[in-house]
Amino acid sequence: MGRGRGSVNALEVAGLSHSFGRRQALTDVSFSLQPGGFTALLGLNGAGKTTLLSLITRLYHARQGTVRVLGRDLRREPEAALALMGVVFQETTLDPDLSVRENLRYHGALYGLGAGESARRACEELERAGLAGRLSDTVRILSGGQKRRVELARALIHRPRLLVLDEPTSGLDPASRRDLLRHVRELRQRDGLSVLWATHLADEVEAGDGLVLLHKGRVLHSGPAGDFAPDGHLERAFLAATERAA
Ligand SMILES: Nc1ncnc2c1ncn2[C@@H]1O[C@H](COP(=O)(O)OP(=O)(O)OP(=O)(O)O)[C@@H](O)[C@H]1O
Repeated sequence: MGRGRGSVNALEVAGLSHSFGRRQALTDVSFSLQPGGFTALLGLNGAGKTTLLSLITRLYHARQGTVRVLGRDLRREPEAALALMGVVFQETTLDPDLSVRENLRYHGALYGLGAGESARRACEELERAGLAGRLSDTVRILSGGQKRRVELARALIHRPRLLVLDEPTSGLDPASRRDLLRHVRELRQRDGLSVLWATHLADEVEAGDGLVLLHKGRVLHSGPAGDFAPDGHLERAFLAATERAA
């Protein structure tokens, strides 16, 4: 997952550390994502995934270490870096009392899109998410899986190059989980998006994916998932590595 020849990494994290008071949540985290790849950020509960994504998306300010999005330094050029990123948080951030259309339109406005352009892109993204007929529905009446798809559509409305998702399948049934994962993999392939997908579920990771394995705030492995588990048993290798490092 190093720098491809002649191309800028989609994401570069170097020497990132973070603590909450005396609790050290991340220690010297470094890895990079080549453009157009699907990378799983795999870690057990409490590994530090959300903390790491909060630093990458600038919810928290990194005091130690650097983050670059397609070459843009998050500290020096926050607006440019954030404009290149789409984010789906672990907890839903849709307004349940507004319609799907209104939720997407507000997000578009945040990124400086005009009402017409926002509406056009909202239709496009919802069509791709299989929710074309739900624009006028209040978010509250959607199922959990549909809400996730709306959040994904919203994250894409400003046409980011890097999509960051924090455990997006949590709370979904197996079929919705499979469909969401498939949808994101298709988006990556079709649009050349780079994807960072945080999860604690090894079965969401494929051999051809990039893998950043986080444990107790440290990176245990960064590279192709197939190299980490050459026999294909990723979950077994994941548990063994975390037990060794316990
Ligand atoms: N706001 C906070 N204040 C204090 N400690 C925190 C805070 N947020 C996270 N932590 C601690 O930092 C560590 C990493 O938590 P984090 O939520 O980043 O892990 P995670 O890998 O996302 O876990 P999960 O899979 O359960 O969501 C944990 O020990 C957690 O208790």
